[in-house]
Amino acid sequence: MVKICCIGAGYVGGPTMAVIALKCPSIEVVVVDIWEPRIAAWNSDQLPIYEPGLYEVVKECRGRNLFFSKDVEKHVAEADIVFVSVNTPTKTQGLGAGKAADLTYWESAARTIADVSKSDKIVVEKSTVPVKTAEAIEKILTHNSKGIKFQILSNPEFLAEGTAIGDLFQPDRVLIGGRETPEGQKAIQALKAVYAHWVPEDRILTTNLWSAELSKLAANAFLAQRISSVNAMSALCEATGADVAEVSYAVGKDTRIGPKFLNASVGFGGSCFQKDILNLVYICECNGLPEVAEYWKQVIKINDYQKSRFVNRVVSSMFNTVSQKKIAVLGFAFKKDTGDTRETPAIDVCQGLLGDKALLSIYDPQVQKEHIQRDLIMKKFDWDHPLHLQPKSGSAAVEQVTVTSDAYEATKEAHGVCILTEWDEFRTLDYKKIYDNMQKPAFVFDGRNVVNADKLREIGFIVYSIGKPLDAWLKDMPAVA
Ligand SMILES: NC(=O)c1ccc[n+]([C@@H]2O[C@H](COP(=O)([O-])OP(=O)(O)OC[C@H]3O[C@@H](n4cnc5c(N)ncnc54)[C@H](O)[C@@H]3O)[C@@H](O)[C@H]2O)c1
Ligand SMILES: O=c1ccn([C@@H]2O[C@H](COP(=O)(O)OP(=O)(O)O[C@H]3O[C@H](CO)[C@@H](O)[C@H](O)[C@H]3O)[C@@H](O)[C@H]2O)c(=O)[nH]1
Repeated sequence: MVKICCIGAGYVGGPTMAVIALKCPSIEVVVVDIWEPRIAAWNSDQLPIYEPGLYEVVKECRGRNLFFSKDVEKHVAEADIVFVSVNTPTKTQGLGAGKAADLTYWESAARTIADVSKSDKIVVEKSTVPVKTAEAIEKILTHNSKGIKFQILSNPEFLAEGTAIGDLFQPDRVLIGGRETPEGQKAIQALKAVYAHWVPEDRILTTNLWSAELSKLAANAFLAQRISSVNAMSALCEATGADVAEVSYAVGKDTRIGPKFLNASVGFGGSCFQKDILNLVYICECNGLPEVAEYWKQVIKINDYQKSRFVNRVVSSMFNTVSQKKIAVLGFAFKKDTGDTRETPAIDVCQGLLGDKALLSIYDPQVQKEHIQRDLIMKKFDWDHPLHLQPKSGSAAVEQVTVTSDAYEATKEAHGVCILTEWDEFRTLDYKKIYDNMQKPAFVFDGRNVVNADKLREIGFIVYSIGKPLDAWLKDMPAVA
């Protein structure tokens, strides 16, 4: 029986391995992690991450050919194929701080593999890493290999949170990069055989190592670039009276452009886009390509602009101050159908409003109070370390913030409502009831374009929707950002 071990039981390691176990009953899959409570949660009915459909998959194969364990060394030693799916945060200190990928966790995983291996292994980069990481990993593995042979493959993951199970069941493509040697090609075929259990052969792409590593960074950069492009247009739409939804639709009808990923928003979030573009920027700079670096940096600058533009809209609409005003925040996760808040635009928006002394009342169906409080005081990039290794910020909870367990409580007596995540339930709230319980004039700032603005205006709200023609009220307000 082929044995797979995956180091890192996170948003990628957990779901990916669960699907491999489900689709390949003849393979034993063990997911290991140094963070013991996370492993305990994977072994319980309360999985450590919220992802639609995940529990059903785990339930079907856990204890059959899918196992979660904290015994990293034992399972790495026994495996034929070792996936590495650990954190690759942005460096906060030293060379490349604020841009380069911090490979501490990756290096530590590679050293463990080198130390405990007693048989030949295929080592698979599942984490998103800088181009040429495989070369460094090879050096670590072969330095002390006691004659054991390792083949490194790059097999980046393209799943998106909230749709991870569907993405894994029917991937647009699986990408496998390896050395162009006979041993490298053999390793590629071995990994291809795993995916071939359910992925059609023409969707399994094989490349050299560097193309696979770079393709992952490139794909995320292209996706984020589309969002920054449409968000840049949203500012122009507001200035001209165009409607960004109509513009996106018209643009996306061009088959060369396509309709997906053109939704204007308060900004993109998530653990990947910003981190991976910063990493790409750093690699360009290191390779003497400042113009290329500058080009990609602009995608992040527009994203930051979009978030601060939103905050400025809120403040300027409400008579240029939100000091001591209750503002309800609906949605804190970086997108719907996940409890993940890494790099969520809600953090920047909330911090911006707190900077103007607002009182925030936050509701998200999947994010707990402690989690929100922790995010609001955490330093930039500290979030991307295993929880038990995150630096302690030392600050107390933010006093001006309360977290509620439903949207009606959050909005009661509020002066304004900011919608920051596109949860389906926000489309069908009783906005008349909300309006009746709010201070007047009552504002809604829709950062995800989920509400029917016309209906809300009929109720009496003053509504701001990203990239849509402005209310007369908002037009008269001072300039934005
Ligand atoms: N989250 C996504 O949607 C997504 C999608 C594609 C790719 N990626 C990439 O995949 C990688 C992992 O992302 P994630 O979201 O799963 O991160 P995560 O923080 O959810 O999980 C990483 C896990 O690795 C564990 N870990 C760290 N060092 C370890 C070690 N030496 N031994 C054992 N366990 C160790 C941590 O404790 C943590 O549980 C990153 O490089 C990320 O960029 C993420
Ligand atoms: O039209 C759009 C689409 C998305 N977003 C926002 O963009 C962010 C990222 O969304 P999404 O890409 O759906 O989620 P992620 O889980 O971050 O997935 C991205 O990042 C992963 C990690 O690398 C990749 O594997 C995926 O392919 C890539 O889509 C979220 O804040 C979304 O709200 C928009 O604002 N407008």
